[in-house]
Amino acid sequence: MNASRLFVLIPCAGSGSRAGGVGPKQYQRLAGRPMVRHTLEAFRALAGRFAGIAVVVSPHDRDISAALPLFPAAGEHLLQVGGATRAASVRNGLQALKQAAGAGPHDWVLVHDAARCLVTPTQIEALIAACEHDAVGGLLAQRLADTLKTASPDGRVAHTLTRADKWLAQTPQMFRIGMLLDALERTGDTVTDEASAIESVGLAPLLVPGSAQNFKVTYPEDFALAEAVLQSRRGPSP
Ligand SMILES: Nc1ccn([C@@H]2O[C@H](COP(=O)(O)OP(=O)(O)OP(=O)(O)O)[C@@H](O)[C@H]2O)c(=O)n1
Ligand SMILES: C[C@](O)(CO)[C@H](O)COP(=O)(O)O
Repeated sequence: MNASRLFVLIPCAGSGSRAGGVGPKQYQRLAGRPMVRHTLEAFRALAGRFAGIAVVVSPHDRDISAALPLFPAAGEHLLQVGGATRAASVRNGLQALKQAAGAGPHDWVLVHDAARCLVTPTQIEALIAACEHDAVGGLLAQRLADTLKTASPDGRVAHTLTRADKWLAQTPQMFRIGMLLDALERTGDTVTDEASAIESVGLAPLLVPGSAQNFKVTYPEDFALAEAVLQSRRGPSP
């Protein structure tokens, strides 16, 4: 049997309603480039590892060609099949990836949010190394640095939870394409990440330590933080 291949799927079909701003957040500029270009470049830096890199956009998207002028290059795919939820965009994207790139059920896919534009090639490599011989697959995730509370309806603290066993789920999340598609078809739009779909069929994804810098740009204040991190990675000007 052929060795399993690795594919990348970047859901990029959200509207960014919590971020405010004009247009979807993944096209807003950070450190001189649209956000999704930073995201794509982290995977392009490892292009030799991947059999294909796909970006899922809305069928109504009018911004992607300006944001990624040289996309799709060889081995890259633009999938205009985004849905009403992230789960639908990933599900539709995986189906389209099978058609467009001949991805098979035993191949792996790394699903990564366009809005997590600070992911690094080193973090992606760490996830692959941890998961490629695992029976289930896994995700980058981060331990909690803060004390965790539950709230009552009146806005007061109900309980303080033990945080030692809690993790924040990040992306990429890496699973076999067939297993993930089956799980997502069962869960429909109820899940907010791939790991939840896999968990719902009784499997336990591997938690692979990520980085606090791999945060999802979600709220207006996240843009300045993302910009600062990206600028700091460029180093001092000559
Ligand atoms: N229908 C959707 C919704 C989200 N996404 C993508 O999934 C990632 C994570 O979603 P999130 O940060 O929640 O983005 P939005 O849905 O755009 O944000 P909001 O919930 O604030 O509207 C983003 O890269 C987003 O573009 C997608 O492909 N299709
Ligand atoms: C996939 C994800 O980024 C993991 O934390 C997150 O669940 C996306 O959630 P959202 O509801 O699309 O913000």
